[in-house]
Amino acid sequence: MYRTAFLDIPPLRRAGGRVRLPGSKSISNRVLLLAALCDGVTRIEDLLDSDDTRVMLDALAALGCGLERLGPTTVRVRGLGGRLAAREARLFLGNAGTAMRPLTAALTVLAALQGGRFELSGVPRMHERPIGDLVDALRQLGGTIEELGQPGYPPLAVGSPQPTPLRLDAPIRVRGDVSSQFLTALLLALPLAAQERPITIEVVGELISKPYIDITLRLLARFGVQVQRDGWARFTIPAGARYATPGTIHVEGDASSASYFIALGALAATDQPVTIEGVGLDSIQGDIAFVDAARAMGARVEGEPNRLHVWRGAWPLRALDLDCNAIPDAAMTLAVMALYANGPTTLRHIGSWRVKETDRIAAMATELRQLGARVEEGPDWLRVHPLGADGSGWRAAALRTYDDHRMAMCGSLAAFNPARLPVRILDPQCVGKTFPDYFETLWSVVEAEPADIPVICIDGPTASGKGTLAAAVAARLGYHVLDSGALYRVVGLAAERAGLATDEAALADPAHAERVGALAAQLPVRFADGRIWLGDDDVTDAVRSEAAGMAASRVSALPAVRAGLLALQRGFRRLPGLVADGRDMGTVIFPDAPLKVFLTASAATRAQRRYEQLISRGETASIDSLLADLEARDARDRTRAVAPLEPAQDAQLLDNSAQTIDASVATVLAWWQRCRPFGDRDRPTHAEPRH
Ligand SMILES: Nc1ncnc2c1ncn2[C@@H]1O[C@H](COP(=O)(O)OP(=O)(O)O)[C@@H](O)[C@H]1O
Ligand SMILES: Nc1ccn([C@H]2C[C@H](O)[C@@H](COP(=O)(O)OP(=O)(O)O)O2)c(=O)n1
Repeated sequence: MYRTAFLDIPPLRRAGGRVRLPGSKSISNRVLLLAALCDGVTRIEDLLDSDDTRVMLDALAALGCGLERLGPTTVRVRGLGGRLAAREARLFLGNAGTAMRPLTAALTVLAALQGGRFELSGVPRMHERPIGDLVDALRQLGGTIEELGQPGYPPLAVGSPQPTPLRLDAPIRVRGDVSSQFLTALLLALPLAAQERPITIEVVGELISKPYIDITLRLLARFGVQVQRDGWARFTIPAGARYATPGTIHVEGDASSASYFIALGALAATDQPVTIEGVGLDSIQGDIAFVDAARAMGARVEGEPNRLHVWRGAWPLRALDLDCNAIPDAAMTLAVMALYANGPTTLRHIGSWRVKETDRIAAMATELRQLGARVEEGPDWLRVHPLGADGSGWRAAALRTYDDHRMAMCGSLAAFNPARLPVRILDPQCVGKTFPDYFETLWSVVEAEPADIPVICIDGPTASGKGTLAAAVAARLGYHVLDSGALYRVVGLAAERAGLATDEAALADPAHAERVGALAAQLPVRFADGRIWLGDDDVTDAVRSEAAGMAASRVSALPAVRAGLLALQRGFRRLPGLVADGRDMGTVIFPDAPLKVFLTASAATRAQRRYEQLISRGETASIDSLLADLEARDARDRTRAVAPLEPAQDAQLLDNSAQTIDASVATVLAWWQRCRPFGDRDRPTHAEPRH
């Protein structure tokens, strides 16, 4: 997951390949609660591992439920069997509506039956998301609920130490036209109170997002409770209802998350399809109906059980006028696809967007306008006018995400713009709510022109701080790192291990030099988790010695070695970008890099830094000999015939002799910001720290 302040997505060209979706958020949190309420042990497979499921798991643990993680996406839950194990708890539920609403209902009912008091709170946005209709329904029922902040909003305290009677004889009325989660919450909670008599729930107003209620009913059935449904207005839980574990339950891939990859296929899979594993056309999730909408816009979609294949069909996409009531979450993806359509697209009946993670109608309109689009909005609709298929009208934008995962994922789809502009996603870690590895998954199925993938080159003499600066800049941008010096060090080591001497006299023999060059061209080197591997050997420490540095400097003067490592180095230019450090990154390897830094410091400063570095590693060193070695290495690197150490003509010079590491990083990031086309709209919008 990217925890950077922003993530720049280079312009993308093609899509194709296979993705596996994380588990559905809606199913995961319902199944977790059902498993916690029922009798017996439930093994849940393919559970979503994200912010929203983590808060649910933490809450269930605080309630005394037995949880055992069997793997990142497998958990074993020992249910409470309808009996409260803890009579008091404070539950922090982040911004997870799928945890807040059902837990409020379940704990109100259990506390009324058995006695207990629970506080439920979340992030500030959670405290702006209405829950009053559910509170009203639970109060009708006789539940005790105190609003600790604003009336009608979390935080809430539910229950009281002593049991209180529930009124179950009259139908319980709940509004269904703001959020279907209120009804879901009652449907999940009331079987706990239906031992003796049936309980009826009546929906007031037209029920929205019906497919989500369908998921709830299907999952209730898996846990042994068959609810009778009379249209979408009346639901009856039969007398004697009792939750029972299904043993093992598997969570489907998230159909809402599938929408981004379906869109990707529709936008850019012209050759091989985008294949999505984890949901198929038989999915129980309502958002699978997004496939119909995508087809109507022109996508070619073929489905199998548990799998979808998507290609580009009509192009440009066809404009739509669609009632999106049944696919509120996935419909956001249509709003971005609309930028690539042949006319204005209108999404209707999306009033629920206003009470989601953010006001999604306002947010979507604002951000699509940033991209250059004309957007009209109403209380429950949005109209998006397309941008030019010839690239006209598109703007490079820094998109705000409002702590809303879907805004970030939708925004990424703008990177297919024909104007070949990059897109900046602010606060990309908000995808952690449902799809922590969204961007990594995106990279695995898209391609950019190599020239569009940014590279920042940091060249300079030994111990000037290149590696330190490169790593820090890359961490701030979410970019890959190429430590090219390490490759020359590995060549030196590999040569010696292969019995090829690396002293100057030996390397002066052209046949010998060719052999070292051939070895460089076939180098089985790998960088993984901060370690360097030569074949199956971890050589991280071996290549860091001063002797290995000297050997690297000697072999690096050989043209055959430099040629042998060229393709390997260029191969590091991968999405979303690269920071490369060495001697010739800007002059030879990436001459088209948009930012080149030539980093220097006085020889004395560098010798002192190297000395401190060695001493801190517990090695012995003398400043005088380090200074002599360093000057000899500089001289050789500067004077060699091929790719000598020198600043590229367009390099920015940075002497950090008197600069701290942080100051060097800030300087380079400021230079980078100036090379980027985004302006300064780069502050994340949520002020409070994330949990
Ligand atoms: N601007 C700086 N100020 C002080 N020390 C620095 C600075 N940059 C790097 N260093 C220190 O100098 C040492 C050498 O840095 P390193 O990044 O390994 O250099 P290089 O990759 O150029 O050989 C490290 O111990 C690092 O912490
Ligand atoms: N792009 C590069 C990187 C390193 N080299 C050579 C020259 C250097 O003396 C050695 C070792 O490089 P490295 O960056 O690891 O050395 P320092 O950490 O700066 O001491 O490799 C090169 O020729 N071209």
